[in-house]
Amino acid sequence: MITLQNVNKAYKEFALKDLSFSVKKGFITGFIGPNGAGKTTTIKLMLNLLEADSGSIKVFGDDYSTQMNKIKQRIGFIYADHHLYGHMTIEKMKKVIATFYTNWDDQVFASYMERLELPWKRKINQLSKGMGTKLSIAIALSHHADLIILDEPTSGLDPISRREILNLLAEVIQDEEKAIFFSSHITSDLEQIADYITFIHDGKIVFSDSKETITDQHYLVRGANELLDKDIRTLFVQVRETSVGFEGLTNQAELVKRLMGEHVVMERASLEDIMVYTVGKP
Ligand SMILES: Nc1ncnc2c1ncn2[C@@H]1O[C@H](COP(=O)(O)OP(=O)(O)OP(=O)(O)O)[C@@H](O)[C@H]1O
Repeated sequence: MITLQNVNKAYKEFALKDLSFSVKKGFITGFIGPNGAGKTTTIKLMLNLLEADSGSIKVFGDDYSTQMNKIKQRIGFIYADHHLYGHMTIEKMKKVIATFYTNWDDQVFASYMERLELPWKRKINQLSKGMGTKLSIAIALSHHADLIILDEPTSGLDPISRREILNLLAEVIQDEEKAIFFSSHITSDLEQIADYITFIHDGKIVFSDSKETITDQHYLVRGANELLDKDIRTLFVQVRETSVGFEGLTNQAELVKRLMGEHVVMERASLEDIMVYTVGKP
């Protein structure tokens, strides 16, 4: 659906370096990374809201440079900039946005309005944060887009609304014809519904793989400090040592099991563990 190859983008004090990954049809890909890792910048590049310094971004096999309109029609994304429409009611805003999309579907939009309990007559700048997010999602899903890109769709939402949004996304992906890419800090959300995970840290992709592969490879390992010689340390992404022993994250679970299985305790790492240990502040 979308493939980035060796994409670079530099700001004065930050750079995305050599990003390569793809978002697959029929699946939900979660995009995780700490604050300032480059998630929003990557998403802006994917939406052609920013131009890369080098590298290639292909969407549905096409380039923005020649097929901009065709591509944009097939992408649904969160409308982050509500300010433009702040003075309008949802009803009015819908009319404006509907004109952008040849496949806009009033019925689908109305059904999301009802399901998400959004008020047609309320002005955009009078919506709560949660309502604004839900409205963005309703818009993103109402023009039969094939690729849905969401930047932090669940942040700032209460647990009930978050679950509502996750269930909605899980339903949308059922038909296997679409792809969803969404960034989040809330790793438990991604653990729940993502099929693939792309992890970015300091402008670089740490990994981009299926959730099963990632959770099969990553284990938390606990044992006595004496076990940690120079070679063993290379098996760990990061190790935290205390007077009572060490805890480390490995991304080579099989090898660790084979070499030290009898002497250590191993448990599957959560996405949060993986993120915290990889960033280096366990
Ligand atoms: N227009 C810009 N000019 C210069 N630097 C920028 C610009 N936009 C973002 N940055 C910098 O790029 C880095 C990455 O920002 P980005 O918003 O992509 O991170 P993020 O992973 O989405 O973070 P968060 O989770 O906090 O939203 C940050 O250091 C930010 O200050």
